[in-house]
Amino acid sequence: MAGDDGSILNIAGNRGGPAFRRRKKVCPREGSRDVQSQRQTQPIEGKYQKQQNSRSDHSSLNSPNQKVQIMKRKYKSIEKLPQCERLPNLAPKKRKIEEDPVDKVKMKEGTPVKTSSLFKNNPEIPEIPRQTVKMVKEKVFTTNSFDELQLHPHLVSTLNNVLKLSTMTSVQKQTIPVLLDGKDALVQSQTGSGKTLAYGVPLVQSLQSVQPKIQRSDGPYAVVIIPTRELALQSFDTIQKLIKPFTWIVPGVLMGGEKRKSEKARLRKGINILLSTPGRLVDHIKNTKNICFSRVQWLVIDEADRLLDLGFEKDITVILNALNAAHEKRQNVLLSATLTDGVNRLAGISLKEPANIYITEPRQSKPVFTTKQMTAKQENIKEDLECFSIPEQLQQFIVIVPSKLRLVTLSAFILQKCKMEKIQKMIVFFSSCESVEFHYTLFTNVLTPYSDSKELKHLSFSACKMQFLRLHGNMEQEARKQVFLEFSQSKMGVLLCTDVAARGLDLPEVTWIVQYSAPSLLAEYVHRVGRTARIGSCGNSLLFLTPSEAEYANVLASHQISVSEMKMEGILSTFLMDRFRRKQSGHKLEATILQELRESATTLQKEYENYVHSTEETLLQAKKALQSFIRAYATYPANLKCFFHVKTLHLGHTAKSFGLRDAPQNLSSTIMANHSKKIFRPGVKRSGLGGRLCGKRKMASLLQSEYSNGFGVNFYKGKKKRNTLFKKKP
Ligand SMILES: Nc1ncnc2c1ncn2[C@@H]1O[C@H](COP(=O)(O)OP(=O)(O)OP(=O)(O)O)[C@@H](O)[C@H]1O
Repeated sequence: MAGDDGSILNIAGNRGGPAFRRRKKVCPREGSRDVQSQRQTQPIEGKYQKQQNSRSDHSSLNSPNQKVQIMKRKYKSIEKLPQCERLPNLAPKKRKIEEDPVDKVKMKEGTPVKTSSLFKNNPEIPEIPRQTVKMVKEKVFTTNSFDELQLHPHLVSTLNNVLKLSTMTSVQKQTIPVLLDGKDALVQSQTGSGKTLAYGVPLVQSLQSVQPKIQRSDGPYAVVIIPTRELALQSFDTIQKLIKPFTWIVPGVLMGGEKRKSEKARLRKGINILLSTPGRLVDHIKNTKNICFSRVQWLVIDEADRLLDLGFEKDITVILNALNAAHEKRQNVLLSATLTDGVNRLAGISLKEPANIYITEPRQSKPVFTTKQMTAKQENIKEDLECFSIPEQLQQFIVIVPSKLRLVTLSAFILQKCKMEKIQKMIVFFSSCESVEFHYTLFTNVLTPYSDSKELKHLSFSACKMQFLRLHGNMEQEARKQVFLEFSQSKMGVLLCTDVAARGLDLPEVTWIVQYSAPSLLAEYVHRVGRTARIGSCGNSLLFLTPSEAEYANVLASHQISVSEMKMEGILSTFLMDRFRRKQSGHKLEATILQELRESATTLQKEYENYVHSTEETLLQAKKALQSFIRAYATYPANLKCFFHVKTLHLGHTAKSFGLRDAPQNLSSTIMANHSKKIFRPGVKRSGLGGRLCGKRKMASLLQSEYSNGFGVNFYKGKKKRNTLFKKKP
């Protein structure tokens, strides 16, 4: 396999020479200790040992020598390549991973399990120069109260007494008067700055004053388009509270995942403020006779950047056309945390002489690139040098972790924050639904019991149970709703999710955002970290990068996003917290401490591997998660491929981070076969299609509706090739 133990593995390892020499100074007998530590930890394997075995992808060969020769030949051709992280043998083969017969052959009872060392043959962790970055600033709060506006007294008392708000945020102070004046507006303000009320307050103020009074049967007076179901529910909740004193106005929400029939019935009865995800609204426009827009006075397009990233431009066009056909005169508002070309173009077609409300200070300094290597890469990313406003009170970190160590490092981080520092609420972002499911199963079955086990008895972990939740687009709507509510209301816990939770969701008191996979767009980074440090409170974020991705930190800096580096060893030291604390006063980690740390990390990794290999089902789940991870990795946009290229992934090392002892056979061929297909990533433009978002239908079956809005895979089947309004301007 493309792993790293035994003679086979040293072939790959030779390429990383200096790094390992340097590391060996810290722990002189690394190799021998590793073997020893594996022997020492052998007994714990009994826990999941239903089918333990000696696993090698070349078990069909006659002798070990033969295997080595074959592997040497195989590696010869790629030996000259610079990185030691590489996908071996990507020649397409047609077999699916589920049918891998080798796994079955290898399952022999009682043979000791041989796995590669976690700490050997990893690529060097590069130094990231600390850059001084001047963050884009945005003042969140003002001292102005809602009483200063000419609002209905009941509306003011609802704001003060029900929502417990007295002063306005900056975006509210600037937007509400403009909208009360009847103007259109394009509003840009950072995440968690109170944009929902910035349009909600003037909307309710305006509708409550309509004479004669609005009647339910009049149908919609306001249409609010929102990208995701959770966000639709959240905004609906806010509007419902605001509208409470004005009982004659009826708000309602339409979204994917709900029964169409009952929605039709509600539409027939009448909804005056209609909040909807775009796909579902288009569905009703086309199929529901009794939806009438002739009285619509307001159109709000919330999270406009997200709507475009998800490829909803065609749906928005359909909605705009339907509204214009029924009644042209209305007030339009477009809100976004980031201002992209797409958002400006959407503003161009949906707003009339709008007031531009930008809360973020304009960019002040030029992009910073320091390392030599950046010169070439700079070329690739210069097209997209917009700056983002990130809450000042958000502390951002990166950690550089070799692929093999990702899983244990993430686990150590979760243990550190959620077991040792008690009240912590964390969101961990993964790149696919399968990855979320896999890690959820793994953590609930291994990490939770492990954190309470005698293995970690010496640690001063708190008695509280770690609670894991998961949220992704493959879940049923009802389950999604429940998880959203549960996590919103809980004081602590870890939510594992895809980007379905990245934007707009107001999940209170989140203390840590972990990006286990880097986002494909910088705007996505901003939205993910925007789930913490909301509305003036503090928060932290951590981005995992592998050594080959490390220079992505410079890209963040060039967009005035300031990150500090956290050391992997520091995170792993969680495993020895008590002992480590005592030694902390010294200048260096002593070799013995470092060795203990490695042994503890190896123990946990083995627990994971034993669990993964305990049944066919868990093994398959891990393989699917690995496969979907690599597929998602293959879809980074061209301008980021210099940091995230699928060919720089070492399959064996990456497999290890999914608890797999070996790289699954035929996985690479399956991936490469699929790689040639178009895969959707939000906001990623593909060549040959006029720069528009594409591949959505294929993505639906490949990444399985990670960003689904409730229509499921079949929804896209009948759709024709899209035309788009937002063709890239020459
Ligand atoms: N004037 C205010 N004072 C204090 N808190 C407020 C105020 N206005 C809104 N909030 C609270 O701030 C939080 C974030 O608001 P909201 O979700 O509208 O932000 P947002 O700008 O839309 O964020 P995102 O861009 O991430 O969607 C909510 O919990 C809301 O109750």
